[in-house]
Amino acid sequence: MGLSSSKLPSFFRNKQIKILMLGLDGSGKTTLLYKLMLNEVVSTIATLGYNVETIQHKNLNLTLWDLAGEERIRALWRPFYNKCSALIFVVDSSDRLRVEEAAMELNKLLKEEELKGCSVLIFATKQDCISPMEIPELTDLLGLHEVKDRNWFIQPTKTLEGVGIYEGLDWLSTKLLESKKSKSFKSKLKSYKIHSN
Ligand SMILES: Nc1nc2c(ncn2[C@@H]2O[C@H](COP(=O)(O)OP(=O)(O)OP(=O)(O)O)[C@@H](O)[C@H]2O)c(=O)[nH]1
Ligand SMILES: [Mg+2]
Repeated sequence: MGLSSSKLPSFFRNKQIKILMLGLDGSGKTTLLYKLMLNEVVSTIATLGYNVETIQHKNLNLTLWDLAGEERIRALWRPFYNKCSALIFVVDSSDRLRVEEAAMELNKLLKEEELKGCSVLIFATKQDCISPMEIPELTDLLGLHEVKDRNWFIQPTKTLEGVGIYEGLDWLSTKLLESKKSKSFKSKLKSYKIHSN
């Protein structure tokens, strides 16, 4: 189903696309990263710094930066925002007590100048747990209906079983391709205008 690499715009071949994976501690970022990378459920401990891995999806080289979510470490996220093309925000669907905190963090990220224009994929993990929050409820609680300045998509996942992960990545890859094609078109148009003046 994927695009063959010869059909990709030239600047996409071999290009590393930086994607940040953010969310509260324990939401499931590292589990998701290694499920994608190795197709295995690894046993995790709380991340202290970050993990970074590159995967290929739809012929795109996606470099995934999984940053530690613990509260005192969240202040250190900002230096990673530079040249970020998209965000993956991970929220634990089984944790009603912390969904407000997750919404606050997501809201802060959406106000960051360096992240303006980044599409946001929200992975609602732990859908296999007992009575998880469903997607319409999570969409409300995270305030997603108010997000009008970028593309966003919320994808339910059962990471341990590998359910939902690739559907989310498919959406993100499509948005990355659309945004790069439109940037390339705008820059070609600009250079055409300069040369024709
Ligand atoms: N049942 C269930 N457990 C999950 C799922 N995803 C992750 N977990 C578990 O949640 C726990 C925390 O996962 P991590 O991936 O370490 O969380 P994290 O977001 O990287 O946490 P920090 O590194 O502290 O920021 C682990 O015990 C995982 O096995 C899921 O979809 N379902
Ligand atoms: Mg982690």
